[in-house]
Amino acid sequence: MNFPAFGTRASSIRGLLLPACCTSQKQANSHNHKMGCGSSTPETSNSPSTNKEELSPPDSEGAKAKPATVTAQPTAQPTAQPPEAKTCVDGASEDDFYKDTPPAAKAKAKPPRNRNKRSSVSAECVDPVAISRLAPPRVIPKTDEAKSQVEAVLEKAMLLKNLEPSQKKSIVDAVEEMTFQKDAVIIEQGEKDAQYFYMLSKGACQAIVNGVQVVTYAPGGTFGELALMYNAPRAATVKACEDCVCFALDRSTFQNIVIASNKQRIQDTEKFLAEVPLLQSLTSGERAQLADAIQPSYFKPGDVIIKEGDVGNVFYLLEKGEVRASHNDTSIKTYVHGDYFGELALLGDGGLRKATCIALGDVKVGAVEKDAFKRLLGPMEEILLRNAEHYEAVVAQLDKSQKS
Ligand SMILES: Nc1ncnc2c1ncn2[C@@H]1O[C@@H]2COP(=O)(O)O[C@H]2[C@H]1O
Repeated sequence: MNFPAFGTRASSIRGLLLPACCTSQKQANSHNHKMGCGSSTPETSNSPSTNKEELSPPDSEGAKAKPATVTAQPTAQPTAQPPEAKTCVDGASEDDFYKDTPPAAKAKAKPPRNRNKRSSVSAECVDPVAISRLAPPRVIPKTDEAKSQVEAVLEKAMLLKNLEPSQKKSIVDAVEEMTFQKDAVIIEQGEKDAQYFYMLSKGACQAIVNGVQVVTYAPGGTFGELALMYNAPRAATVKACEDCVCFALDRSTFQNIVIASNKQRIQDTEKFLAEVPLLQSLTSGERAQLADAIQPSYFKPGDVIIKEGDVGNVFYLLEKGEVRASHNDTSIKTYVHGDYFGELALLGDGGLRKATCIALGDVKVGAVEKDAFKRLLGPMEEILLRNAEHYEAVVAQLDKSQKS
């Protein structure tokens, strides 16, 4: 099986790989789920090997199942708001998520290093520029209520929620509602020529790889991105556990909007990182890796980004706006574009936040999780510690003057 690579360079897909709401293999195990929506068997370990034989579509239960009837409805039916999406299980990593992915897809989908850590993902994916833009944007007429339903799902979907409003509007226009009955096979592992990316609006589905259930999706969950990103066969079977309603996004809109926007995000982030004084010593390759690991995060005036005393797991680079750090309600410092904060808890053993950081206006930060911070900014530790000493001296001075 070939995974054609269209990208000119390994481009980031980290943001594309984790669904907004999923239960991981870990949770599936702990819940003792069974194959086939509702039955239960202990799951066996299904570690992929690099054997080429295994690259062909597997002979799984999911793959054998007949596709169920799919009713595509051009206009969404008025229904109640979808229930809250479950978030990804704590501690579940991309390694967990793609544990049972066929090796070829997995090789494309994540790097072989740091197997026990949640790591950023680099792979060559479809180049949206190479995709025909001649086709007019797809518009499937919808009622206002149907549009609101799609918007509600978009807000929950990790992969889509950071898109620009105009891009979200194009998605709302382009999606079509599809209903699937319980046990219907929405996606079949090994299937070629994938046409849709799916957002689950109602019901529940599960992904099955080589006969092993790997993920359960709740409303807000998304699936079907891999085949569209890599022009590859479907890497898993996705089956409805109950009657489901999905919003299906066609291949070319997905590729033009979602992949293009992700690429753009990475380029913008790399440009920003090049302006950060702390990172001047990084090579462009190291900056690209960091850009890959950064997630944009937005805050409104007055939002508490970091709270003193909390356990800290995220490091922030300030891209837009200003942030005030305070200790015991006394202001210590104002951060501006290119500054960083949140490093102390990640450097120390205790891991507790030593100050509160509040957004002074509309703020955009690049958030780097602890693992990626250690991995990618480890070499900066000396500089960070040096700066931290100065910072701690200010805090100590403040404590002293507050006591006296
Ligand atoms: N462990 C997994 N390996 C591969 N795909 C998975 C896995 N878990 C969930 N999926 C989803 O199942 C989808 C099947 O179609 P795709 O390969 O296009 O994209 C896949 C992912 O969205």
